Formats: sequence, structure tokens, C-alpha cells
Amino acid sequence: MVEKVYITYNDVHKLCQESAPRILNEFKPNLMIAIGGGGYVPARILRSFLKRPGSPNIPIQAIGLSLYESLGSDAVEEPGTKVTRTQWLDLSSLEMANLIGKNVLIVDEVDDTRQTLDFAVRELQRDVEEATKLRGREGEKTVFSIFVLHNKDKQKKGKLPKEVEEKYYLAARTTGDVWICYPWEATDIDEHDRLAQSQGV
Ligand SMILES: O=P(O)(O)OC[C@H]1O[C@H](OP(=O)(O)OP(=O)(O)O)[C@H](O)[C@@H]1O
Ligand SMILES: Nc1nc2[nH]cnc2c(=O)[nH]1
Repeated sequence: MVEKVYITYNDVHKLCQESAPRILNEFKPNLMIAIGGGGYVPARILRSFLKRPGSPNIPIQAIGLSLYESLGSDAVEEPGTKVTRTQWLDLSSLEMANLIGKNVLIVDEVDDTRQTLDFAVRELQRDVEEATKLRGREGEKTVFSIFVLHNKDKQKKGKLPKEVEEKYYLAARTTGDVWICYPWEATDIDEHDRLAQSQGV
């Protein structure tokens, strides 16, 4: 059976906190796109640590992508074969125009097979490129960066654009190929926290 690793809300908070200075210095985001559902909580926590006095909060937009489904009864999910959009930005609206020329930080909780991030980056790049041309704003460069709490060190099925992988990717932690249990998925948070504590990590 796959090893499970339990992560508490405190762990998530601290991983965001310790990553914020690098994100500010290296990615300088003006906007976050959270991949739901796992990216929502980290994005919100991160926003507090990215806030600089005198500047407004960095806005968070949301997209929904789904690859995994629960097959068995032990809460470990199996990857599907196809990433599907369950929620996307409205291409015709200000939402998309808002991205043009910005530094956009994509936030998710875990990079496992990398198929979700591969899909998110490429589809966003394509849509922004289209919106940029449509509005005659080719002079403005949109830069995508990625933050995840955990990256699993394993053979990836998805591939990120070279520039993103080399310069614009940050994982707070690199793990083995374990199953990570996040607190927002817990149905009994006290038991979850006990399990996290008994791991002693
Ligand atoms: O690197 P990958 O193998 O693509 O896996 C990572 C993705 O899997 C999970 O999403 P899921 O499809 O389970 O949706 P959820 O966040 O709504 O649970 C997780 O939130 C990531 O988005
Ligand atoms: N909760 C959770 N979701 C995932 N999606 C892909 N890998 C994982 C994982 O390890 N934990």
C-alpha cells in the first residue's frame, strides 16, 4: 500500500510563509491563479505573505481542473487519463484581458504526475496569447510562474515549458512518491492531526 503523509493546516501555513520571500523576489506576481480545489487554501494563505505595505492585495482568480478520482475506499485516488476543465476564465471578459502583461503565479498544492500543471500552463499561455493578439497588445509579455506545496520526485507524465521549469517553478518541499493527505480533505480533523503528529515529521 502507498505510504500516506499527513499535512496539517499549520504545516501548509508555514510552507507558504517560508516560500513567500522567494516568490516575491523571483516571480514578482501581480496576480494568482489557484487551481481548485487544492490550490485555493495555499493561494489565500500566500496572499497574506505577499502583501506589501502600500500595495493592494494580489488578486486570486480560480480555475478548476480534474484528473484524479477516488476508486477505492482508503481515500487514495487514482489518476485518470485526461485533465478536464471544470472551471475556466471567461475568454471574452476582463478576466482574460487582466492577465495580459502580468506576472501570473499559478498555485496548486501538489505536483504529482505533472499532467495538471502541464495542462494549466499550456492552456493559459495559449488563451492569453490569443487575447493579446485580439487586443493588439503584442508588446506586453505575460510571464507564468508556479508554486506548489509539494513536488513528488518521480517520473513525470506532464512537461512544463522549459523556461517555466528552469526559472519560474517553486515547490516548498520535494517528497518521495507518497500519498499526501491534506487537512481540507479530512473528515475528522482531530484524527488527521493526531496521525500527523504520530508521524513525527
Ligand atoms: O500532478 P498531477 O498528477 O496532475 O496531480 C496534481 C493534481 O491532482 C489534484 O487534483 P484533483 O484532480 O484530485 O482535483 P482536486 O484538487 O479538486 O482534488 C491536485 O489538486 C492537483 O491539481
Ligand atoms: N491529496 C492528494 N491529492 C493528490 N493528487 C495527486 N497526488 C496527490 C496526493 O498525493 N495527495
